[in-house]
Amino acid sequence: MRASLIQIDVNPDESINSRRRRVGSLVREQRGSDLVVLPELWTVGAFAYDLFADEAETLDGAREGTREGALDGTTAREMSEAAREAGVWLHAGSVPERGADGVLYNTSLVFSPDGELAHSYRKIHRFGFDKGEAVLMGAGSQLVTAALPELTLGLATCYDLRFPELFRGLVDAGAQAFVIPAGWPERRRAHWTLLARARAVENQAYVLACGTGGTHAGVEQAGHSIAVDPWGEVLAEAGPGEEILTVDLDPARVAETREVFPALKDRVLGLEAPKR
Ligand SMILES: NC(=O)CCC(=O)C(=O)O
Repeated sequence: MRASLIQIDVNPDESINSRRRRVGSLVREQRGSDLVVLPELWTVGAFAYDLFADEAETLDGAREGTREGALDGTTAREMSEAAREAGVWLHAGSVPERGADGVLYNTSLVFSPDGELAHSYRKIHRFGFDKGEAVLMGAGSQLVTAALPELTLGLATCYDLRFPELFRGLVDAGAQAFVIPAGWPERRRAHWTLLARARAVENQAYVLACGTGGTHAGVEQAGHSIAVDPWGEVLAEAGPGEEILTVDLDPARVAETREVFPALKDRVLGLEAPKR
């Protein structure tokens, strides 16, 4: 199974419409890949908090499975078309979503090769502590897996990477590969690559972590999108700027790793708290 990670430069000197068109073309050029992955909040930039509300999209029609006018959001509509025209599974990164409850969410979208919104995932761990995304957006509460014909994906977004229990939950739900769109800052790049490899090793799963380049809202982005195999080997790693990584994934490699080194079977759950 071939996967392409499109690391996008997100700079304020390019309009959102122009970036959307440009990214649509890049997705269409990936015909021949099985899966294409985009970063977190690549239309606005993950740190451009003042754009979240204005650029928010609604997806509820799509969630309810209505076909007519189901994809209200511009990005969602354009990515649906790009997936269909390229004939690929498209993890379109995330968009600012306005839910039916009026709350904003950081929502990842997965389109099937016929352009249908097959899965969506609302980011569970919001970044910013007492500001930014953490106060502007609501938190998701639902783990999401996406069963592709070759491999089952577990979905996570950026800051989620720091929370290993989320990934264990995805493994328990059958995930063999984690897809992690991100807008990770250069300042903490060492954490990004370390944690991506750690999540692969501890869960014996592929990690496809796709970030942004450029600088937006004054935050320099790390780039360095990375694909890691279930043994923790780096299959490909990008530089700081716009770049496409293409890697081949083999479901048998997940099964083989879990069989020859069956550490996941040695998990001990429900440990007792220390005695006081
Ligand atoms: N957009 C994010 O979730 C940023 C996460 C981050 O900067 C970090 O975990 O460090």
